[in-house]
Amino acid sequence: MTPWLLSAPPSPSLVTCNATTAALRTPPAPSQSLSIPPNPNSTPSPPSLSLTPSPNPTPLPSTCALQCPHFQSCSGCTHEYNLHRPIILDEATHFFKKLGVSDFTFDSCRLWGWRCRAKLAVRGSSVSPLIGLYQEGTHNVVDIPDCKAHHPNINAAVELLKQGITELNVEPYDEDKGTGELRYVQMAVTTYNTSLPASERYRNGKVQVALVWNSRNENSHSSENLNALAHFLWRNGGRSRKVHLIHSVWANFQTSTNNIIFGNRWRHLLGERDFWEHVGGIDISLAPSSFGQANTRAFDTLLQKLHKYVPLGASVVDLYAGAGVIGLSLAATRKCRSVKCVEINKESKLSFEKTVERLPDSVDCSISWHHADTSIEPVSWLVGSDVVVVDPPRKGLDPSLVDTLWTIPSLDRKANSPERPCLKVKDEKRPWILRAREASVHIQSKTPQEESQSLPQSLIYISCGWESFKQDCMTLLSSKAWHLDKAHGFNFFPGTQRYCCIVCHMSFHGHTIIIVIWHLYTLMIV
Ligand SMILES: C[S@@+](CC[C@H](N)C(=O)[O-])C[C@H]1O[C@@H](n2cnc3c(N)ncnc32)[C@H](O)[C@@H]1O
Repeated sequence: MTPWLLSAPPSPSLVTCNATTAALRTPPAPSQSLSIPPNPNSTPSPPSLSLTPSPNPTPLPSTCALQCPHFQSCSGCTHEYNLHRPIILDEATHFFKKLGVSDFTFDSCRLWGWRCRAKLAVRGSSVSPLIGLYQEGTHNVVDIPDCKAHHPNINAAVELLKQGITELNVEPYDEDKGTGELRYVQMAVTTYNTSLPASERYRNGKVQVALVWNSRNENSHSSENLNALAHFLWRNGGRSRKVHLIHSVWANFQTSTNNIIFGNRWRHLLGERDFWEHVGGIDISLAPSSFGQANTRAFDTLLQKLHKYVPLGASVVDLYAGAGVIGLSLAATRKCRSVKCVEINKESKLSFEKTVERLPDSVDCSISWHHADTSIEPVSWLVGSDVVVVDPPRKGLDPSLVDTLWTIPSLDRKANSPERPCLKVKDEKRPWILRAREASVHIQSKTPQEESQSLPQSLIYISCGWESFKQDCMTLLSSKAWHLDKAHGFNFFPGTQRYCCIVCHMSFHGHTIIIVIWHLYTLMIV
């Protein structure tokens, strides 16, 4: 598996791109490129682009250009112009229109400096280290010190890291020989600092640095160099410095010769152990080993939109939940009765627990996190919830989950027949299913809850893989039980082919009017 690495340094600029539908139909030619002067003192506001006609349309700037010196050589970005308008936007608009959604909206979000989480390869030599992404189709690392997609402080931390490598004679990894010390670095920015005015928090983000070290553990002979490098970063960018850049330093140990970036062993070395961010109305904790969204601001915008599609007091199951950010944000903002999160990566558990600890006292919800594979007996996760949220990896939903969602109408009919054969979750005997269903974390609500055997009435599908989403969506629609109701796109990865997160919402009223069940399901893409 080739590691997915991305990055590029931003000079934040204040740019707003608003367009009417008509303006969007006539994209400007690249030669009309608009120069966007960097304005380091401004806080970039998310450019927004609405596909619904605006009463006071602002003229569309000729183009929002990347202006990155690494564009040709780096594989991170594939588009140099019209960052506010990814090339699949037309296709998406057309796709949704054909399916009856004519009011598809698209939020172009922050166009530069949006990446708050980057995994970068470290190669070259201690005298001349290269920190960046692989060149397309190769394992040659392209140094990208001025990446325009990166939060500016990621670039600053990379610069500091290079100084440390050179000063301390740290050997970058040599893939062919399997030698060297530093293989990769993950940089994650937290913009959570309540001591600063909200408008200053983003640009003053602090960087959590995770050094992927080529040794089995911290007892190896090279760990002296690892500690020296960590202390270098902390001494020059840590809390006591005038410019506080580094949040913390972690080590991950990896000796495998495959392309997997991280090994299983993590060590906190310096700085704050806990990494907090604020999105979707809650404080969230993210360990370096846990999945975290790269575009913090776009994720927050998406969550605000998503909240509107979840009824107050609903029971929610969050599949492919990571550290449960979506589910917990709903628990707090939609006063959910219950929230069940299902995630295959056990490393996310700790972050989930910490986030739960910081939920407001007013949250009265039965909350659980399960270390389990969604694809095994998916129906057992769906039973008892009104809303199912799915946020799968780029490859889309597991086929077994698609099958189950496809057959929900018949399952629900059976659930309402006297035999109720499929949904007797309580009678399950198979140990592996029972084990998976056991919650790794469970917080009881203060108010006693009745156990429900209902099936989800709503599906919210968040997607970062357009091709797999289209396929899943068409399969679900082919069941004739689902109707596409709403779609919203978010520019999560400006400059790349990937552009959004998609959320789908289905409603189910099978008991009452089975005959019109086709029209009772609603698929929303937020
Ligand atoms: C796109 S991430 C979404 C994470 C989370 N919703 C968030 O916003 O932070 C997809 C997640 O699905 C998890 N995953 C992948 N396959 C899975 C499976 N079969 N069952 C459960 N989780 C899975 C991954 O570990 C990853 O955390």
